[in-house]
Formats: sequence, structure tokens, C-alpha cells
Amino acid sequence: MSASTESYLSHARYGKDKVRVFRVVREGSFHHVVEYNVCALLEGEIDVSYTKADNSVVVATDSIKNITYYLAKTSPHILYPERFAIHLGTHLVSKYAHIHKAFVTIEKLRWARIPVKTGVAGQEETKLHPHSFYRDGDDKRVTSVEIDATGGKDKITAKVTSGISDLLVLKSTGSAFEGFVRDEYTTLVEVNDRIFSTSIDLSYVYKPFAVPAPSDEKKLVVDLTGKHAEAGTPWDGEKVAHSARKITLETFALDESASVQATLYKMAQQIVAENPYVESVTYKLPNKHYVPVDMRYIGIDNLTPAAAEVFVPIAAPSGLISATISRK
Ligand SMILES: O=c1[nH]c(=O)c2[nH]c(=O)[nH]c2[nH]1
Repeated sequence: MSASTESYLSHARYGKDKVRVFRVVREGSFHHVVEYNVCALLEGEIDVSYTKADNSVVVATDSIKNITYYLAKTSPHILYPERFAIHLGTHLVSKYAHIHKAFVTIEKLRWARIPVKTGVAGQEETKLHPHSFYRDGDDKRVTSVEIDATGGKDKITAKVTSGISDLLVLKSTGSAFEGFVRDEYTTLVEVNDRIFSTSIDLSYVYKPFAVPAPSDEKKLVVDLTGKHAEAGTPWDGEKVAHSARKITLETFALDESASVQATLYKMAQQIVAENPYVESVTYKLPNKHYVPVDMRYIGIDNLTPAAAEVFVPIAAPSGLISATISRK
């Protein structure tokens, strides 16, 4: 059989990635800040730009960047990553007749208010500073929004997936790994106490929903009154983000872990149970191994779990445990 030499364009998507944007929202001297890395990609009737070198259908990626900055300045949703992503995606598909889908991903970097002591000696209190911030972690809140206008510009739908990336955690006990398959390939020793460390990658998928028609022709601001602003939906975003982070960290800390798999499942089940607008939860958890140093060369026991105190953090390889837990 000879393979066909012909080919066709089966998929095309383009846009701007790594658009870095910082926004300050001032309430007098009390400021709110956000820092985002934005990726905005488009699909639609763009095939000829690939197949016929016809750029007349191309909204320049530079313009996509400029729209991102324009909305960062004008959108009332800028402080909320889900809402801002929905707004940006809706703007893109509404503005251009031949663009039918927008894919907006936003990484939100952490800026927390600096706690400062105020008041006179003896009556000091700690307050969060109104306009000074520090980076209180390398983890990022992530949201990926798919805006679909294929059914018409007045029938836009959204699929929102949000979560956390790069949340590095470690516990020095409360983790075991026993009872696994033992055969001729097994060298791992069963332990009832070990170090458990992982860099949490969490994503949760909201129920798809219809985007209400924009109320303003130019800014395409989505009206967020009534049911659209309900807590727990992606219009809110904050409630689920807070719940998911709290459940993840508390379960990691409190669980007497039988394995990464079992701890993962407990976390995900709780997120589904506590957040009715979430359809499914996916964790990807690298098992970052810490191996006790064998000190028998100097006659010291550093290997049995109770005596193990000096460990080598192993950069690679790591385990990689993942699963999706879905609402029934
Ligand atoms: O929690 C664990 N799950 C595994 O599947 C596994 N495999 C392994 O070598 N160590 C671990 N730990």
C-alpha cells in the first residue's frame, strides 16, 4: 500500500502567548493589584492564511496583545481571572465576524499585602498594608476559558477550567507506602513512614454555560448582576479557588497518606462535594522522592524510618500520579 502524498489543514489556531500584564485598581490610597500571564488564541475562518498565504483573515497577534491591554485598562472584571478571561474571549469572537472560538489562558501570580505593625507602643496592631505587596509563593492560579460562538454571536457559550500550578508541598511524616506488587523487579522497601513531597497541579472543570449578551457594544462588558454573579460559578471564580486551595493544603497536611493515589482521591472528592458548579477535578502529582542516605559505611543507622534524618532530594526521576474525579 502506498501512502497518499496529499495533505490538508486539519487544525489551525493562533494568537499571542505570554502577554505579561500588571494592573493597579485604586480605591483612594487602598490599591488592588493583579499580575497575569495571558495567552489568547483564535480559531475560525483562517485557513487561507496558512494554505494561500492570504493575510486578509489575520487579526495580527500584535493586535490581540493590544486588545488584552485595552481590556486590562477598561474591564470591570480585571481583578478576577475567570471573569477577565471570559470577557477577553467574548470580546475577540464578538469583534471579528470570522473568528468563532477564542481560547484564553491566564496565570495569576501571587501578590499578597505586607503585614505591618501600626499604633503606639503597647497598643500595636498588625494591619495589611494598603499598597505594598510581596510574592508569597511560586504557585499560580490558572484559568483556561474556551469561548465558542460557532452557534452565532448571540449564542456564545463558555467552558471554564481553573486550578493551581506549581504549589510545592512537603510533609516529613504521616505518609506510608506498603503492600505494593513485589516481584523480581522490586527493589523499593516498604515503609510505614516517609517524606511526601509534590508540586501540585490541580484543575477543575466548571459546567459549560451561556455567556449573557454583552451590554456595551464597544467594551462588550458582560452584565454581572443577578444569577451571573452567583458565588461558586466561574463568574465568581474566587469561591471555588479558595475552597480548592484550602481542601488541597489541609488534606495534604492532615491525611495519614497510604499513597499519593489515595491522598489525591480524598482531595478531589471533597472539591466535587463542596463545589456544585464543578463537574470534575484533575490532579497531576509528581512524587518528589527524598531518599535516606545509607550511612552504614560509618556504622550509623539512617535507613530505618524512625532513624532516617538525612535525605537526598532526588530531582529526577519522579513518580507521576494523576487522576480525574468526576461528578456522578
Ligand atoms: O505513593 C506512591 N505511589 C506509587 O505508585 C509509588 N511507586 C513508588 O515507587 N513509590 C510510590 N509511592
